[in-house]
Amino acid sequence: MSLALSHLKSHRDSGAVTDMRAVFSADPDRARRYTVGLDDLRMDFSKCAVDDTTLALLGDLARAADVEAQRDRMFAGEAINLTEGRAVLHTALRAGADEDIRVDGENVVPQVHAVLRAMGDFTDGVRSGKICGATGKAFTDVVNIGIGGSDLGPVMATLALSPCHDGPPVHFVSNVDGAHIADTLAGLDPETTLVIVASKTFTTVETMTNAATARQFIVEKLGESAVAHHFAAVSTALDKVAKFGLDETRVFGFWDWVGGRYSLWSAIGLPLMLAIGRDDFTAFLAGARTMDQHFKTAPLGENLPMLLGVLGVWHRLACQYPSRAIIPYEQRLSRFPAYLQQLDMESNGKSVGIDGEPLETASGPTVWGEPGTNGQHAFFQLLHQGTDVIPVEFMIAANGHEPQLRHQHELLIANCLAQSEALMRGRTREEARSQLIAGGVSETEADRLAPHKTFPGNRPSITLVHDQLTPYSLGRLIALYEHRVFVEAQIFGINAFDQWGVELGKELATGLLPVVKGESAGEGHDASTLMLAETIRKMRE
Ligand SMILES: O=P(O)(O)OC[C@H]1O[C@H](O)[C@H](O)[C@@H](O)[C@@H]1O
Repeated sequence: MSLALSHLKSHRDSGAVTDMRAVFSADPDRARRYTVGLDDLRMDFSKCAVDDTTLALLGDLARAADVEAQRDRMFAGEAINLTEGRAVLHTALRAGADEDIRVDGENVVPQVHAVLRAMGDFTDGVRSGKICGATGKAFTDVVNIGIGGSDLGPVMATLALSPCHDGPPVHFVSNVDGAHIADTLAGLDPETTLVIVASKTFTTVETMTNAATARQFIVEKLGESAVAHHFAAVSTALDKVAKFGLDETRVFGFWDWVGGRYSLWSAIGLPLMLAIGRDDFTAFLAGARTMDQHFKTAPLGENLPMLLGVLGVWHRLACQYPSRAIIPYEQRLSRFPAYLQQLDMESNGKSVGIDGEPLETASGPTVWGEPGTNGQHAFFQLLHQGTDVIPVEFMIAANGHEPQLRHQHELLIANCLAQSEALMRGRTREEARSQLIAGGVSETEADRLAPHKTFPGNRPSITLVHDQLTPYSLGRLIALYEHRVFVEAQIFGINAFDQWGVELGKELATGLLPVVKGESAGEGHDASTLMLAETIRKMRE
């Protein structure tokens, strides 16, 4: 364990804040001092059990992990993804056209903007009806077929920005479960359906299988020649796409220096662009670019991703909390927690350090969540009174998109603020008892019930507030979380940009398919797996 981390741990064990109510009373300026901002975005972390010493020690930890230098290496296009020998340049996808970012000596920004222009032209064509189906009818629906990074980002952002939709409805199919594509295609007409096959590698079995099903859907009604009209593809593996038989104007590339879970800004964002239009997509990129600039230049104590990262590390390494909850008070961000699960857990769910040695400390926490207020009526019981402490990250916009429902938005805001206050304040047993007595309950009954109505409090949360959910603010929010994951990874000492942990299951599934089909006895597989396969096979006879 590094010296900086052991200092942080001893501070947690002996010197850190334990009574949040007391620190708020002692320092009337606490909320202001522990809030940082960027444009209209505010991050209030004053309800975390930290003080100036904690922040100084977290700064030491970040410096000891060389986070700022690593950040600069990432932005400069160095091959910091060491296990795959690749640069990590999702930031180049939202760079201004005049920037110069080099990979192996070549400026990648012109290629990025060329693809953005091609996407924009295609989007304009589809939305205007100039680009149409094989029978000359305009597209009324878009189906994006992809999974993981080729699905979660576009799904999340398309839903988040529904007030900006002025293009055709976009549907998303990811699961290899035939139910997903069957239900999606059920209401659609092949003549007016555009299918995007999105896969970085163009080998992912779910996507290739669903693409074949969609192809059949088109070909059955319109014939083989319709494929070129009704399909587009997004990939880094242009050679593999070529086999699909598409016109090159329908193929949008990206590059191996874009990780799947960081690819929403690339051509993987095509379904989003089709839904919201190229201008709003440009604003979305601009929001991320603003966060990039901030992350690159703001001093550590004012830098949102740095602070969000070190607070995450504080909760994980010093406080040893196993998970964190992401609770957007914004129904349209309902897929944001799922998106962050891939971004965060696929990046930082590692137990081997960058040097190949087992980690001595924990790495990324479990990330989960649901929108508020829904979560309040489900799992918040555990957040308030459960035996585990789970830090919460709340998100709320000052303004909704339904001015006619002002009161509902005010209720939403009040609930968001109330939950973080309740987690922090708690309710002592004495307060619970007095309230019961004031409500007319006998003293004996109050004594019996008070423990159940007591809240421990001192449960940490961070609240992110912004003006409104727009393409710009969504881009900024996502980039904040991308960089936070980066900061944490540097301190954990891991490579955030590979994902070898998803491979073994894929390999075994390939081997088990013939067993499921009854074509192989499945030598080498364990008895439990074989028995399950056999049981299922019999049920299918
Ligand atoms: O875009 P694709 O190559 O089809 O990959 C889709 C997903 O598959 C893999 O399992 C990876 O774990 C993800 O990082 C990736 O986003």
